Amino acid sequence: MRNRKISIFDTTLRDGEQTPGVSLTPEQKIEIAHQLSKLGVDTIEAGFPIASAGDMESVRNIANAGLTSEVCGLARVLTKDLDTCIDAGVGMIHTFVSTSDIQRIHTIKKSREEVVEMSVNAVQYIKDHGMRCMFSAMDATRTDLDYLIEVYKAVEDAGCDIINVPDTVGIIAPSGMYRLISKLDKEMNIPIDTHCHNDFGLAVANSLMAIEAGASQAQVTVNGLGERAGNADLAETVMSLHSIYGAKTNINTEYIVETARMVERYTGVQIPPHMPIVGENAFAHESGIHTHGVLENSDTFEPGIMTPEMVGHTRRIVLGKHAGKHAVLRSLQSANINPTDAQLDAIIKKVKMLADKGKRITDADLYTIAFDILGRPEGMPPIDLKEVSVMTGNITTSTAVVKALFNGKECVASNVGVGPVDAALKAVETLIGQHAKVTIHDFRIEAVTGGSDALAEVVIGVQNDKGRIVTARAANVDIVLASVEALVTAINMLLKT
Ligand SMILES: CC(=O)SCCNC(=O)CCNC(=O)[C@H](O)C(C)(C)COP(=O)(O)OP(=O)(O)OC[C@H]1O[C@@H](n2cnc3c(N)ncnc32)[C@H](O)[C@@H]1OP(=O)(O)O
Ligand SMILES: CC(C)C(=O)C(=O)O
Repeated sequence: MRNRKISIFDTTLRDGEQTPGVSLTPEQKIEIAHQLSKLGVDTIEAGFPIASAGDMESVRNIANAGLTSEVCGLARVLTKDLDTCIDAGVGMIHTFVSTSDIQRIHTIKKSREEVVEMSVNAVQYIKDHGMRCMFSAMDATRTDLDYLIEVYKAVEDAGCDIINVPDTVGIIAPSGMYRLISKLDKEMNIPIDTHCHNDFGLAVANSLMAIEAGASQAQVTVNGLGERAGNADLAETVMSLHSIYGAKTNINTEYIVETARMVERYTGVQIPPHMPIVGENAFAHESGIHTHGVLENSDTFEPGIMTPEMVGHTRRIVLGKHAGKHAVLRSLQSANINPTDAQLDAIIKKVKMLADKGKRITDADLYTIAFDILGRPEGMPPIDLKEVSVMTGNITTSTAVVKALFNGKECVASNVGVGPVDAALKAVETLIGQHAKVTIHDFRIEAVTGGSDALAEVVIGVQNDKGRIVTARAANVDIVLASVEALVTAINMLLKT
């Protein structure tokens, strides 16, 4: 595998969009397509044009966007489907048909011979139109092997450029995938691609085994989106290929996290914090023993062969009940707080007491604990918030006005946003922008209690132009005020420490 070149076929905009509940607008799809092209995927499966007028428009827009990646459309082995892909102007058509008995008998209701004939006709139709052709034997891993080889050989003879081997219901074991692809690799003269589903959590493992056995391309989706439990995740597949196997792809890995976050935003499917590579915790450390090691040399408790910089992520040290003195001291020192050994012990004791109550420890919490023990720094906090007002509604652009004293001088700022919280936070950013360069790095809101009068807790992170991030929390029954208070606390701590 070392130095072998593997192609990446991204199907986020097709199988990824088949995630139950996900539906992307043509505008979102074109933006994601541009991002995938920047990321360096070889092929973008832009959609299934016969599915809807919107998908047809998206596939056409993406095909005409002048992207570096090749653009592909999906089609059943039906002339009407193939024609929509041709009309959309894609360079490649991915045509598919069920070959397993269970799907063939119960869905398309065709004989084995009819399936071969329909497949061959579809491939010839695509080639007659001068386009690249990929053929998928849907449910290949549950298809009788001799018949599967017969179908693949028939489409190869018809001029197909590449065959795809889908594990449509995610049931094959990695060893079985290795044997299947080894066999097909011996029988076929055209390249082999795989499309693995994650029903047993084996999609990435199966894709890697297929590649070990001779496949030269893998189908993946951003954040592992797709039907049911999803498809092989792009980040996991690519980084395993690069870092573990020493294989090569065209992926610019430093855009992996940026891409994952864009897809998270547009699909509304949140990335779990512990998701490999792109999750918030993928390079975060809380346990004292780990953080001590990582502060000395990050390879002690990270893979080393994959760093956060390689994928566009950042390493974070998180304080909580498992924190040790090295991590706490480093966090304090980064805010110019230098406790004695005895003061540090007292700070750690309080941090652990708070964490034992189930609290997440923000930087502002840590500094407040430290100031209680070491004494408060001289002077007032830079921002003293006086007034917040927001106007919102269905026929009004959400608009916020904030008034505050900044270092004792009165300032007023206003801004608009997509909703009242966004408008209020932007108004504070505008106000502070007149005095310091601070941006919101992350924002989380949770209802602590239930009901329409629930107490909302906001945790916010702000970053200065040197890349230093400070987190703070606030709770209020009014989500706008909770958000503004958390932001002002974080900015005050960032400017003051
Ligand atoms: C594993 C996969 O991900 S495959 C891709 C799955 N993706 C999707 O289905 C998303 C988009 N799909 C759609 O918008 C619709 O299902 C359409 C437009 C494709 C078809 O819609 P409808 O005509 O209303 O049919 P419906 O979806 O109910 O049933 C599927 C039909 O396609 C046929 N079919 C399914 N796969 C194939 C195939 N590969 N080749 C030929 N026919 C097929 C079925 O036999 C059935 O035909 P029938 O209506 O003659 O019984
Ligand atoms: C269209 C095919 C490749 C598919 O999505 C599947 O089999 O899961």
